[in-house]
Amino acid sequence: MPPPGIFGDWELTHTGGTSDWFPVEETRYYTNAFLIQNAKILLGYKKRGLGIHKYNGFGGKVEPDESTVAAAARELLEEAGISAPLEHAGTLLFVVPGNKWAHIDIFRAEEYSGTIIESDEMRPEWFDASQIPFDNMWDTDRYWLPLLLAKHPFAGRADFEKEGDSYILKRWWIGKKT
Ligand SMILES: Nc1ncnc2c1[nH]c(=O)n2[C@H]1C[C@H](O)[C@@H](COP(=O)(O)OP(=O)(O)OP(=O)(O)O)O1
Repeated sequence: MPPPGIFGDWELTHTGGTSDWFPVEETRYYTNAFLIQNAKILLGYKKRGLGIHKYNGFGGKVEPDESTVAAAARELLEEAGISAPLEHAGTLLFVVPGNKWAHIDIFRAEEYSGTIIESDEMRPEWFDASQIPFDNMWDTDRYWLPLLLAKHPFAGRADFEKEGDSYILKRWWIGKKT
């Protein structure tokens, strides 16, 4: 059965951890967008803020009165200088006690227009799909990124505890569309 906060019918692909699911907090909405082309994926090396020094997709907070897809397109342009026909790929819930729940809509695209540029937040870099730097990404990315690459809709939740500047993964659940 999916954890609290994940709705709908999903087939479990990965789960683990031993702590209880952390309790409900207010939710904040984010986006994350990935470009996939010629068996390569465009990631950004985060230069500041949450997730600094990790590779991730391009994204950020959804502004009030903004749709998630509009927010994802705006963040992709701001952080990597490009526009793309984004398709919704999955939804993730990241939970840290004492913080708002991070509800992240994940998007993918296989084409783009414009020139990829480095921004003050992200340094874009192409990776072969067989050489994704999972050891330098958020811990659960290794479980759902293969579903994104395979165009298989997914949902998941990951609960972390903050220790100093690190986020320690405590419990996770990832499922794919049945
Ligand atoms: N655990 C967790 N919490 C929140 N956000 C994330 C994670 N894991 C993630 O992968 N992410 C993603 C979601 C977003 O794409 C970014 C975080 O966005 P952030 O850089 O804080 O938002 P911006 O709106 O770009 O920030 P500022 O411009 O205000 O600095 O990480």
